[in-house]
Amino acid sequence: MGSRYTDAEWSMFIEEVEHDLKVSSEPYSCPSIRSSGFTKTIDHTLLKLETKAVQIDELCAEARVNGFASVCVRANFVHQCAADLRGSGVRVACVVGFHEGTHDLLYKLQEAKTAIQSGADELDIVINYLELQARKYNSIYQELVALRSQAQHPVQLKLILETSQLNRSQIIAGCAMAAAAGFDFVKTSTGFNGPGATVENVRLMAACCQKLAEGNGPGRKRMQVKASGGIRTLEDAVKMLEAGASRLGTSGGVWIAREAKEKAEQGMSTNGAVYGEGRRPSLQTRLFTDY
Ligand SMILES: O=C[C@H](O)COP(=O)(O)O
Repeated sequence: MGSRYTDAEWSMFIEEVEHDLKVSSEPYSCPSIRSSGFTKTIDHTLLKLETKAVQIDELCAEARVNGFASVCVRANFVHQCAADLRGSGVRVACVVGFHEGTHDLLYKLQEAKTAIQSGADELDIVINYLELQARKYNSIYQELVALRSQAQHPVQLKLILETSQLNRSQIIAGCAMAAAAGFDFVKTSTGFNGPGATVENVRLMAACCQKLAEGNGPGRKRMQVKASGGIRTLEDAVKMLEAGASRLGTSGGVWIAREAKEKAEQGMSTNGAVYGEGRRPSLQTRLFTDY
């Protein structure tokens, strides 16, 4: 779908997606907490502005040891992460337009270019959700398409919708925009603006991804869902995976992996918390050193 489509035409397409959208309450199958596939769902995240280089080294070491999918950092740490993680199989994800999403296109393009040149494998890009609220669909689409051409495959693109700021229809519109522009994932939240991932929103996004892939509209590749923001426990993680997420963005990955390992060793169900020594980070905690 090109720029010849008006906002009104985009609206019609989005309404079609919303019409009869079936959101399943059945759990999706997800990797066993005993398997390496479980820790491979985690993007080990550290995005606080005051992050120090030594904390990034530790983040990367933890990602290697636990076999996480990626580390998710700001652009200034991508080069360091790429060096730390060379040969490990752990990918480097970089946020773009973080966390407001309202930066202009040239800024976002430059940030994306720098991140890729520094070694990023994945970009987590914040949508301009103010434009989404205002139904400026064509403007959003143009931005996403420009970013997709700047960051071509095999770089994976995730679109952060900031679901706490959106209603149901706006979340569906965000998924439709991402699919039309050829993104690989839709992601719930930055973790810095309102409540993070909810089961309800993850289910909705998973249903949208399925419907968009099956439909005749633009963007027929099946996108995946990344749940992020406020995921702190093994129980949170399993709930999000069962709701349809295949990737989890969390600054609590080490705790979640530890809890999974302990439960696997003790043969316990996922109900009933077993925590390791120390203090679990709170919902507000994004300080790596709080661990
Ligand atoms: O993208 C990931 C989020 O920023 C992580 O949020 P969190 O610090 O609440 O886990």
